[in-house]
Amino acid sequence: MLRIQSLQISSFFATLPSRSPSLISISKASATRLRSPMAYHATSSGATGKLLFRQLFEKESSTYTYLLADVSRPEKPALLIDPVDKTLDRDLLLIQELGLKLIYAMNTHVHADHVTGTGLIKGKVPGVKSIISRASNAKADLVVEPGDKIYFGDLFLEVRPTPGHTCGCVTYVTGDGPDQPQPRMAFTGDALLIRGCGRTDFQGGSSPQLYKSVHSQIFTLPKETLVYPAHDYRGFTVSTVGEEMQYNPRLAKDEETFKNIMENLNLSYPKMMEIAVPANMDTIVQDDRRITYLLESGYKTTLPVTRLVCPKERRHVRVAVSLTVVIELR
Ligand SMILES: N[C@@H](CCC(=O)N[C@@H](CSS)C(=O)NCC(=O)O)C(=O)O
Repeated sequence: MLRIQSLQISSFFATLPSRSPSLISISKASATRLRSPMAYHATSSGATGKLLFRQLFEKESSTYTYLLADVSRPEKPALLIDPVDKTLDRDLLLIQELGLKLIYAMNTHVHADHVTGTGLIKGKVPGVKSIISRASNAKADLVVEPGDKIYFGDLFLEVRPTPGHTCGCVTYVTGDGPDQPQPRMAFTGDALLIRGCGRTDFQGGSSPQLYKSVHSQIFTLPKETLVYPAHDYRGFTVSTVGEEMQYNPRLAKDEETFKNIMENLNLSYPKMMEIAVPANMDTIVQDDRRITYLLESGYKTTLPVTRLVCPKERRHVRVAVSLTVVIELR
C-alpha cells in the first residue's frame, strides 16, 4: 500500500555558519527593472476597479503598513506597502481571510528603524515580487523609477521621487483617472509625516532636497489627496495634502526656516539602525536555487532556499525555508 503524507512547514528558520557552502549555496539575485509603465498592467479593462484598503500598525517602530487590493477582480490582486517583519504573520493572515492574492511587497525606502517584512513574505508566499526604488540601491525583484506605474488589477500606484529623508525615498500615489479611487491617496513613507517629516541626518538625507521633494511632488497633488505616512508617533492616522500645506509645522514654512528646524531636531539614532539598514539594503530576494537535504531517515527532500538577512559584517546567515515534506509509507 502506498500512502502519501504531506506535511507543510510554512516557516522554518535555521542559523547556519556563513561558510557552509556545502549545505546552502546562495547566489546574488539580480534585480529586474520593469521597463515601461505599461509593463505592470495585466489587462486594459475599462471596468471601474474597487479598492480594498487597510491601514495596519506595528507598535514597536510606530510603522504603518498598507494593504491595497482590487476586489473587483476575481483573483483580488493585492499589495503591501512597508510591511514589517514583526507583524507579518498578522498581515498574511488578514490577506488570507480576505481571500486576496498578494502580488507585490513594496517599500517606500530603506528603513532604518525596523526590518522590512519583504523577505519573509517571499519565503512564505511564492510568486510575490518585492519592489523598491532604483535610487535606493537596495536589492529587490523589481526596481522602480519616477513615473512608473505599478498595476494591481485595474488599479495602479504611480511612483513619485521624494528623496531627502533617504536618497531613495519614493511616494506611491494612487492613479489619476475616472476608474481610480477618489480622492487620491499618497503613501509618503518618511518624506512627509502628519504634521512632521522624516529626519535628514543620515542615509543620504538632505533637508533642501526633502523640502524640494515634498513641495514639488506631494504639495502639487490635489489638496483633498489623502496622506498616509509610514510612521506616526502621536496617534494620527491620516491627513490631506491641503492640511499639511497649511499646518505642517516644518514644511509649511519657508526653506530657510525648514533647514534650521531640521538641523536642530536632536533626535537619537534609531535603536535598530545597525541591524535594519544592512538587512533592508540586502533585500531579500527569493533564490531560485534549491538544496537537496538527506534526512536522517534516509529519505531525501528538496527545499527551496530564501536568503533572509545577511548583514555583511555578521558571521551567520539566517535562512528561511518553506518546506513541504512528502513521506511515502509502504
Ligand atoms: N525612536 C525611534 C526612531 C525615531 C525616528 O528617528 N524616526 C525617524 C523615522 S524612522 S528612521 C524620523 O524620521 N523621525 C522624524 C521625527 O521628527 O521624529 C527608534 O529608535 O526606532
